[in-house]
Amino acid sequence: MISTIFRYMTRKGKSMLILSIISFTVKSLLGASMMLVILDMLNKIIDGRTDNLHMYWIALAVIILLNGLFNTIADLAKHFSGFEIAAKIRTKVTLRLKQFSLGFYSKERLGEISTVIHKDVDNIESITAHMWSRMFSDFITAIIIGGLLFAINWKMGLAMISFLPIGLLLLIKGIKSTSKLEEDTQDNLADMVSLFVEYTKGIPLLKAFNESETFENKLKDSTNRFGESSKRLSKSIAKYIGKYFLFLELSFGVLAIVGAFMVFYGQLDVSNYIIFIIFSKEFYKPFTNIESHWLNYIKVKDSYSRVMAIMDAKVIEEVDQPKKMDGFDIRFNNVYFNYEKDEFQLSNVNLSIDEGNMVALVGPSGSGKTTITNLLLRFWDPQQGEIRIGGNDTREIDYDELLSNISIVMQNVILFSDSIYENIKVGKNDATREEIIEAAKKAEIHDFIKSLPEGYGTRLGENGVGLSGGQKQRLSIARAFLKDAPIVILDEMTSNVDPINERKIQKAISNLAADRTVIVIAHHLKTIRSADKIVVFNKGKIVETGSHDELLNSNGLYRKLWDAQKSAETRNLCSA
Ligand SMILES: Nc1ncnc2c1ncn2[C@@H]1O[C@H](COP(=O)(O)OP(=O)(O)OP(=O)(O)O)[C@@H](O)[C@H]1O
Repeated sequence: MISTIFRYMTRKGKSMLILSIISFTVKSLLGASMMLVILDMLNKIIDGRTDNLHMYWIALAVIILLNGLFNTIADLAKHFSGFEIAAKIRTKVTLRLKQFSLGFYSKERLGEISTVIHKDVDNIESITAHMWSRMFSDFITAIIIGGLLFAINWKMGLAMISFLPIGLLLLIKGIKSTSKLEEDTQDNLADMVSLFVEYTKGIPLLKAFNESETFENKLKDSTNRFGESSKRLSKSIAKYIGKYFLFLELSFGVLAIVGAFMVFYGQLDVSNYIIFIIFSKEFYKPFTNIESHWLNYIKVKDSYSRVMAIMDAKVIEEVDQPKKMDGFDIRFNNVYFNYEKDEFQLSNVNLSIDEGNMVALVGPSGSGKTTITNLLLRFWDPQQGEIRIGGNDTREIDYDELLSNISIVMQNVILFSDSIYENIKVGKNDATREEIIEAAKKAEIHDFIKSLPEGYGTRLGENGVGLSGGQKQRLSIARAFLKDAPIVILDEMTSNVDPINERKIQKAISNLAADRTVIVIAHHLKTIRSADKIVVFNKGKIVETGSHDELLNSNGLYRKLWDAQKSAETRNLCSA
């Protein structure tokens, strides 16, 4: 973990971390040398030699000044290295996110990504900045001081570390045996957090169905589970840490007793005995701080593995020599595909869409219509077969270029809590006001926007709260006009909208479809009667292809779907 994080640091960040470790080490050694100066001064005073005492004052003043100086340098350098690593990891994660296919973004992953950006990077930053510099400098200081103490008297040195190896072995055992408890605690925490998020999102629904209590009970159970596993983990850590400290104290006890005997038998003079007693504390410091290092390690280990899961996940591979897109006819050749965790299989799909044509994909729910568009956008790649646009395999086209040539009008329009103007501008970052208004006019939404008191400046709530489904879709069509891509994927709305909205949407869509290659995922068959080609899917296979009239005459699945929709409409009219 340390070496990976170190690899992610810029050269400046690494130098700053090393500078902070060196400065903290110098500061600790200065502290130790101050003790030596004081001891020497005391020896002199006890011996009655009080001449040149001012040299000690000067030495102490210099040490104090240097101490302050190195403390400041160490502090600044550690913060700098922490900010560096946080900024570097955040940038790397963000750049990486762009390279993933949509298959990566499952519901759980989205929660995980926001935890990584918000919490995990902060954890790694604070560990790098605050723990590592101290931890490394403490250990370096301990090695230097330990070496000096061994040089003064090796027997006392051995006494100082007498029980330390047993303590350390016990600690290692503790770290190993608590790792399962750590995992449980982290899993329970993750469950609890996602339940809370689900709860807050679903409050209106839960209230409507009078289900709040059931969910609250689930939350209570989850909170209790987390509390219990945290307690078990803390108990286990406390057990091992308690024993570990006992062995550390025993080492010090042995040092004090052995030293006293050696002084008694004249093998050690008193001042060296005092040096051992005082400086052994400095030597033990990194070992006594191990408890907080362990707890920090637990905290950062999980954060680190989440960051690494993103860094190591498979991305859409960049092509060395990407092909240019100069034609926009689409061909699916012998395509087979299945989602990782689903039985659904798209089998042997052969589909051709000529440039400038409108093709409608129809079929029962779950038959694979959306999957076709997911593959075209390379949100996933097929396991077998190929998809070509303008004669080029989509995998050989630069991904940014591929996406810039396709507009998507989804039925679940994603809108941001921002003005209507900014929401349309998503279609083209550098669009002028005139272009935005023009796009809104073509999408048949301009008049509605103008009728609002704040016009284009009207702020939308999260996901377009305040707009009807039809208005949201027209806003999304405006984005597509602005983007002006030659290929358009249109996911028709499943819910019925009022006739005026319906007419406006149809007009906006036929404006958009002119001179473009359009794939419509159709739910209302009457809207796609004029499509150049209708492709009927069933259970992941193409079962029929043709024009509306051809398909009606062939009396297949399309005819069944058509008749079913017709009779549903008649029923609705009668009941109205
Ligand atoms: N991200 C995914 N991961 C796993 N399975 C998925 C995923 N997306 C879709 N599926 C499954 O693939 C199958 C085909 O789904 P698809 O969305 O392509 O159907 P569809 O014809 O567009 O349906 P609908 O008309 O209801 O939108 C379904 O069984 C669905 O559960």
